[in-house]
Amino acid sequence: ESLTHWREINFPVIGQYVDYLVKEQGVKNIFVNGTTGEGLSLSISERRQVAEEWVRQGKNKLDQVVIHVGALNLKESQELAQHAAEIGADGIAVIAPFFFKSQNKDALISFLREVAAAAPALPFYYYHIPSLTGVKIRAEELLDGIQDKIPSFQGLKFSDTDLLDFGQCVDQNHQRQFALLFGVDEQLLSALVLGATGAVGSTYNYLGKKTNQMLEAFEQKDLASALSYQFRIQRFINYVIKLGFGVSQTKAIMTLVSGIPMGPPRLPLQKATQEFTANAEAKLKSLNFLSFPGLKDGNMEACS
Ligand SMILES: CC(=O)N[C@@H]([C@@H](O)[C@H](O)[C@H](O)CO)[C@@H](O)CC(=O)C(=O)O
Repeated sequence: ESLTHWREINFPVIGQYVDYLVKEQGVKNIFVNGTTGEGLSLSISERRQVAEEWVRQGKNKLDQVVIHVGALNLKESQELAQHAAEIGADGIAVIAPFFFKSQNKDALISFLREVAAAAPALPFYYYHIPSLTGVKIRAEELLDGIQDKIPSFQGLKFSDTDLLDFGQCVDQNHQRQFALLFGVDEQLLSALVLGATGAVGSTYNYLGKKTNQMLEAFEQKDLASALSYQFRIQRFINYVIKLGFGVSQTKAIMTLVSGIPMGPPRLPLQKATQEFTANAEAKLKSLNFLSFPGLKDGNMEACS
């Protein structure tokens, strides 16, 4: 495949994938056009079409479809927010702009407020992912008083390993009015102990049922079992991280496990190597992660 090839989006795959996630992975909440879905590598028109297809296919099958509408310019972000409302999405999420970066909390909130105002009836989530945006404003600071500025504020998608920051978000959420969704899959159990209300992550696309087992054990206060599930998940993630793990590799694993072709990533990302996929497959097999016993659904979102 040539490096300049611009792969078109394979829309029929979305319907197939909805069924797969619900039936095979026990995942009923979807976070669309985020990191895993390469939302920032799509044109605005493509982002609109992808969102429409997820909402259309998810109707009566999924509990929630949340659309990431963050962009480098406010106008496009507002357009996408408005569009999400028009098509009947269940919520919107926004990352911090990452070329010209907000220098402080107030500047960032001003940007987020303008986006939220374009779809005032939709629950609004701030997508905190400092490793990719480079915006390191702490989430606990941002949360403080945010509802006065953004009335539709619903919560955080917290994709960072700073558990002090996350814990302090939970601590100030006294009335439990916000959803605090954790996004570092290998640390989910620690975040649950601190009070995470849900999880959003890339590995739930193929380890959804395994993670549901951990959630169930945690709910039943069986910490020893929960820990054993978390360690098994960690063994896989730790292994692939050492091989070089990112969105491209996630796509290869999603294809491998689901049998649904996810296609290669877009430039500047490059396709995972066959060697990576073979090694990942062997590891999944050795951990017995390629079989799916029937289990209940959990409060998790896969990212697409
Ligand atoms: C940086 C990154 O991609 N983080 C992932 C995690 O699920 C991550 O892949 C996983 O914890 C393995 O490290 C998610 O937080 C991203 C995500 O939710 C998304 O696709 O928007």
